[in-house]
Amino acid sequence: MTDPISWTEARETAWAAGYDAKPAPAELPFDDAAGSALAAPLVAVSDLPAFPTSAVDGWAVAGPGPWRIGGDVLAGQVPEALAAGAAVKIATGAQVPGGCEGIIRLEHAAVEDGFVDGPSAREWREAGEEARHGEELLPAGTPVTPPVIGLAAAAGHLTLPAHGKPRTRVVVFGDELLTSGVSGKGRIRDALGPMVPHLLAAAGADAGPSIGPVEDTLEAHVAALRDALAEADLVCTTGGTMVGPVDHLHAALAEIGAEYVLNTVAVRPGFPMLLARTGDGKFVAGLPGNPQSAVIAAVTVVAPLLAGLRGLPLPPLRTVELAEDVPGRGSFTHLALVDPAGRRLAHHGSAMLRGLAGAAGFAVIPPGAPDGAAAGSVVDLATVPGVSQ
Ligand SMILES: Nc1nc2c(c(=O)[nH]1)N[C@H]1C(S)=C(S)[C@@H](COP(=O)(O)OP(=O)(O)OC[C@H]3O[C@@H](n4cnc5c(N)ncnc54)[C@H](O)[C@@H]3O)O[C@H]1N2
Ligand code: MOO
Repeated sequence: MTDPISWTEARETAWAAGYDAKPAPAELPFDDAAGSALAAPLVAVSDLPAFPTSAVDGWAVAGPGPWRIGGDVLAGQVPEALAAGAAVKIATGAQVPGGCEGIIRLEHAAVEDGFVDGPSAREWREAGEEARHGEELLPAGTPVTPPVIGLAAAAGHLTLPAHGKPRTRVVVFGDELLTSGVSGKGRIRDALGPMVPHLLAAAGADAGPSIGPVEDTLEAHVAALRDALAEADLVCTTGGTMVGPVDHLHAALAEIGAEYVLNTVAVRPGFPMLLARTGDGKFVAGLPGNPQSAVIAAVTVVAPLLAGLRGLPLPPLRTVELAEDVPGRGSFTHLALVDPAGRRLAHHGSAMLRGLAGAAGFAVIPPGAPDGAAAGSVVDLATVPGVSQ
């Protein structure tokens, strides 16, 4: 086994591997572009608004009042120009007629004998007020968030130039695993098959359902890896990262000709995680079998890799103020479960999920701090994809 690389270097290495391998940008439907970054500036293909637009329900008027009522303008219609002394009823969002000099809000209008009167004002949005046709709205590199998709649609687009969603599959190893029923008699429920696809989807991937549990033989591992790689850009395996009697992952990777991008990380928990690349440029992330360690591998390696593949920067770390002392792990980074107030959680063993399920994320206690980090200190917080407390 090679020397483990530092946790910080593992994040950066996985991100850079993804960024170097990101697919060429393409014009993608919004659903596929969501979660990527704009590969070119977003430009308005019309004025915004494209025409003067009423901001209120009211009466559009021209010339001096009171005004003779002459019909309705609803949203979606192109109105005729108003003559002086005329009024038309206008809906919010409707095109303001030419010649209009003011709009009286419905609640301020007095209507009598076919005439309307009341205080009028320029209660409309001018054409081009938000953007001019051809104007750059957002620079290349902007993350494609839901508001960006809304703006793109409003500005006249049907697609966005972006890096497509990586297709991912999860392959679960372990003869001890049950996919239904309760644990007992040496068998336990598979916690990772149901969980990891949601982590991947939250990190921006197109995540198919999990495959497995795969039989604990080298042949079955190789076949499952090959099948999953045939339909995915990234395969996440769970379990089998160590060198136990039925841990076949490393041998299976050698068999398919994959090479390590990184193999083991100086972090506790999660040490035996790995990332490998196949000859045709696809990735295999090996998540350790202990469930919390698997999540740490997803946070450390998989989320940065996916960000890179989508043209996004390395996922930023947040910070948290520790409410209590947290020990270090010698020359390894310690990822310690904390709640939003910086308190450590009970049930934080690497085989457990109970603490993690209530956590804000992992406080990052750097290596080489013999006493760890003291209460009151502010440290990095690594968050889990899909968790936002
Ligand atoms: N001699 C050593 N043994 C172990 C070491 C070590 O340094 N020396 N490291 C431990 C650490 S740290 C971890 S993490 C695990 C990693 O093991 P594997 O990735 O090979 O995983 P397995 O052996 O297959 O399983 C470990 C553990 O996790 C349970 N498991 C596996 N898959 C699932 C799943 N889908 N859902 C729920 N639980 C799962 C499995 O039953 C085992 O209990 O190795 C340590 N050993
Ligand atoms: O990583 Mo094992 O990653 O400590 O449970």
